[in-house]
Amino acid sequence: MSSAMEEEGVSLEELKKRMAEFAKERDWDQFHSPRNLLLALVGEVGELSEIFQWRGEVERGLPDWKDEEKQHLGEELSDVLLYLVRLSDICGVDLGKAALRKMELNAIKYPVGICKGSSKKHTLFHADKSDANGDIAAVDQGHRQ
Ligand SMILES: Nc1ccn([C@H]2C[C@H](O)[C@@H](COP(=O)(O)OP(=O)(O)OP(=O)(O)O)O2)c(=O)n1
Repeated sequence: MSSAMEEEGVSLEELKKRMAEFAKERDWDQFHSPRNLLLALVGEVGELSEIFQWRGEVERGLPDWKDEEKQHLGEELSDVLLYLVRLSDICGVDLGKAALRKMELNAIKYPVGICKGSSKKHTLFHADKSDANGDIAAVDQGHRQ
């Protein structure tokens, strides 16, 4: 197995394989049930959140953070990713394909012409295609979900 530092652009497929090997070697398949993996994932999201907790808003790129802090952040982000990849695998979901499909759905739900420059949820948009400026004609109709 090559070192993580040597690899660039690792695929979800590769991470999936490595997580499967990691679990098999340790006889951990018995513990990697969907529910256990989901709880582990949520726990890691909590650890990730702790890094940002009480810091207020932070600048993009985290210019004021120490190297150790950024490394720690990378570790927690990785734990979340790895459990997500493993959970998807154990549930029989092709995460890459599912994510690409979801992005297509997102693009349909949030057309550039309607939502550019706005962070409103799609349920709040009321598209007015006759708007000559192409501006957002967002009518706040309240949440209808
Ligand atoms: N049953 C397990 C336990 C761990 N891991 C892997 C996936 C995660 O990337 C990492 C999680 O390990 P820990 O539970 O030790 O959590 P942390 O690495 O966050 O350590 P700590 O909780 O001490 O900060 O190890 C796994 O696949 N299956």
